[in-house]
Amino acid sequence: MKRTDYINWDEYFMGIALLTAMRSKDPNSQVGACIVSPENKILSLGYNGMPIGCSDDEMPWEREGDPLDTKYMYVCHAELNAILNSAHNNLKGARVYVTLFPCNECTKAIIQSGIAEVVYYGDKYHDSDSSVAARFMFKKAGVKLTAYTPTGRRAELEL
Ligand SMILES: O=c1ccn([C@H]2C[C@H](O)[C@@H](COP(=O)(O)O)O2)c(=O)[nH]1
Ligand SMILES: [Zn+2]
Repeated sequence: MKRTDYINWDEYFMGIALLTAMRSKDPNSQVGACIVSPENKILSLGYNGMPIGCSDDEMPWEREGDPLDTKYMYVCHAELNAILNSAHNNLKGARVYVTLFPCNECTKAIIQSGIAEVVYYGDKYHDSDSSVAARFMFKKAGVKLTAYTPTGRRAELEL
């Protein structure tokens, strides 16, 4: 008889997004994105990090100060990285699992790529202008928003 306590698709893909986020060097917010086809095949992954050639050790990770000395000018967001990493895949009708609700800039990229659903875990910037604009665009574009409901299942990995 088959096992019955296997993880479901949502746990699997959000779990992979959470694991992917662990690659981020951002000291404050580690974000992961996992793009999945309608057939539940993983099309791409991404996390927030500095652009290729911009050393993680030489770029700023500060949140405040002179804008040119903060991470915000430079860091490439998880969703954008996942979309750019999927250059050879058609993302029409895909779902993206993200550990943090997308900002307005990632929202534009998600919409333009044809992704049809965003499943998000955290939403800590819900009331920011960026999140308000993101929700406005998703609604206009007909992209489905689904808040991930944690199941409480814990995954332990010995690495
Ligand atoms: O859509 C998004 C929004 C943000 N991120 C990344 C960009 C930054 O590295 C962090 C946010 O840092 P805070 O210190 O929480 O302001 O998250 C992203 O990947 N995708
Ligand atoms: Zn973003």
